[in-house]
Amino acid sequence: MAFTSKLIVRALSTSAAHFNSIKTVTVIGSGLMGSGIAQVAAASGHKVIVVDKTQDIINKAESSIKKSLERIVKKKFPDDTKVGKQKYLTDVLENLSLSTDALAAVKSSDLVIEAIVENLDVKKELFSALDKAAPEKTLFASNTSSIPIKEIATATQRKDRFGGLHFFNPVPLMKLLEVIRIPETTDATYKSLEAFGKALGKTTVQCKDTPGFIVNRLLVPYMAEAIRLVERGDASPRDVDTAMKLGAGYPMGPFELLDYVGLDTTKFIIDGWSKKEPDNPLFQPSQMLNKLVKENKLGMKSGEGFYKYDKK
Ligand SMILES: CCCCCCCC(=O)CC(=O)SCCNC(=O)CCNC(=O)[C@H](O)C(C)(C)COP(=O)(O)OP(=O)(O)OC[C@H]1O[C@@H](n2cnc3c(N)ncnc32)[C@H](O)[C@@H]1OP(=O)(O)O
Ligand SMILES: NC(=O)C1=CN([C@@H]2O[C@H](COP(=O)(O)OP(=O)(O)OC[C@H]3O[C@@H](n4cnc5c(N)ncnc54)[C@H](O)[C@@H]3O)[C@@H](O)[C@H]2O)C=CC1
Repeated sequence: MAFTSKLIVRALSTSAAHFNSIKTVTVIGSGLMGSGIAQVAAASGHKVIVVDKTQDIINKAESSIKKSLERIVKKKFPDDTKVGKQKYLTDVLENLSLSTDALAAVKSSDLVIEAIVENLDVKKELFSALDKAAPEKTLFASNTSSIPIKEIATATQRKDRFGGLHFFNPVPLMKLLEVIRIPETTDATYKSLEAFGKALGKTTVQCKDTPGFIVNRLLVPYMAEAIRLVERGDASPRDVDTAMKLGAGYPMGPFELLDYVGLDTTKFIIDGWSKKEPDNPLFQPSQMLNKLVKENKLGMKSGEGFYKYDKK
């Protein structure tokens, strides 16, 4: 009897330990999304390690986080002295550390958020290695835009502690977070991920592990249709953008948004979905997109996509 109740107490304390207990976070991938996620997690008081493949990439991420923080302090402390602004910056940056060693970084983390390239094999390889290195209590989440969470989770032995945390670009400004559960995700894990999202100041919505979740399931066909319209020669990217901003009230036109999210990521998504549903006319690969990606015109991040950008 005593043995059974000890077991029950242990089971309860394990799930309670998972609920709302996220204080330390490792973010893997320090590109557009990873740097934004790391920034908002650090700004909301979490201790964050952000990891990428090389020191050079990590240094670039650090400087883009600093730039974004500078824009935020301007708004947050409009009348404040330099001292208040400096303290905010110092506090956030103190919560952030940088690393190129993912396996060491996850050892002290309550939560690992993966934000690397949108490729199932690469994500699985990473999670398989992390699964062996991370403590048992550590929750895993992917920020994938389009890959089923259940397929990524197969690389681990912790499907019960696995979910999706889908952020939006730019992470410091976009208020939504989609929290995804797979059948194996426990309630404690789900609640913990949701509570983490709220602690970041995001509004969370729940969605099953369905292709594109909510936002991308609607957004990707819209963006792809905009490209098809231009491919047919019916209108220019500039006019489509003007039309959707002034005629439909969108903050960015589809081509501005495509350049903003990255044409390589968009291509990965469309190619992946068209492979799964080759007859779905909404997911047909685009020659125009393929050509731009082949030429390394990936959008704002490479200096050119549908439009040209000044490299800063
Ligand atoms: C085929 C499809 C493939 C999908 C691919 C996968 C994608 C996904 O999985 C999910 C996604 O993320 S989808 C993309 C979602 N994002 C959007 O739709 C963004 C749309 N754009 C906007 O909301 C605004 O233009 C936006 C909020 C960006 C900027 O606002 P404004 O237009 O008013 O422009 P600004 O005047 O430049 O900015 C307003 C204030 O915000 C500050 N700011 C901008 N960027 C910042 C950043 N990164 N960090 C910190 N602060 C920032 C800016 O300084 C400005 O401040 P104030 O001047 O003080 O007002
Ligand atoms: N771009 C967007 O607007 C959004 C993208 N996403 C998703 O977020 C993920 C990342 O996308 P982005 O940040 O746009 O890509 P990105 O290309 O800007 O950054 C990816 C980063 O991951 C790094 N990386 C790749 N393999 C790695 C590994 N094994 N270990 C450590 N780092 C590695 C790369 O060096 C790069 O810095 C993708 O799954 C994408 O679908 C989700 C929401 C919005």
